[in-house]
Amino acid sequence: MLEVRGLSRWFGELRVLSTVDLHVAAGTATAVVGPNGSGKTTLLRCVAGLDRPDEGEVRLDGRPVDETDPRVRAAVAGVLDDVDFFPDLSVVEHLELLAFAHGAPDPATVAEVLDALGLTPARDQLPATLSSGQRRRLALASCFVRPRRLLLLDEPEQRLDTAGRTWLAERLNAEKAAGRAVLLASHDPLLVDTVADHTLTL
Ligand SMILES: Nc1ncnc2c1ncn2[C@@H]1O[C@H](COP(=O)(O)OP(=O)(O)OP(=O)(O)O)[C@@H](O)[C@H]1O
Repeated sequence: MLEVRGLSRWFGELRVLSTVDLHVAAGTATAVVGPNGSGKTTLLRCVAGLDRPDEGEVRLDGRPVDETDPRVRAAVAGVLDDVDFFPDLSVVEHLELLAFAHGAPDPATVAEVLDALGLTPARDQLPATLSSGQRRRLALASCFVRPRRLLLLDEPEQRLDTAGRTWLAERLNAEKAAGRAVLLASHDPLLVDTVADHTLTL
């Protein structure tokens, strides 16, 4: 499904990524691991089309990834940077808006995801009133209320408590079982062990 070939990225004199090759098939997960500053976020941003590699290519279903392509936007769900929320929309309104925007306005799915992420008690709160872990949960929830074939997650375990991390591992394995592909960057060896079929070390 996802193919990365010979991807390199420089920032000035600093070569962050050097001819990276990567393949993520449907129903599998690949974890990108490595120390702080090794290029994990840069790689995921290039895959998402948010940054351009200096060399190499990223293909989804055989076509070059272009973030503005509606097929790419429909297929790829992700949490990459710190997510900006609309200040005046509640938790449930965010998820309903996102589901609606992607043509999947199913209240049962929104309710199920809220419940699974423990956000039901906070469903009517505005983002500014959420804890950092709840904001992270809302960002993750955004991926699961919309259609998706590839999940791109940059350190999805960040700020999650133990129960949240357990949920995340189970959810990602369920995504794989449903035939979806997962590319995640992570510093959590347990999450990587539980979910990843392949590991790329930068
Ligand atoms: N826009 C940019 N301009 C200049 N340098 C950058 C830019 N983005 C990233 N870098 C540099 O590229 C390197 C890789 O950064 P990146 O964020 O990809 O690392 P990472 O592996 O995700 O790190 P972490 O584990 O800390 O999240 C770092 O040295 C960083 O300073």
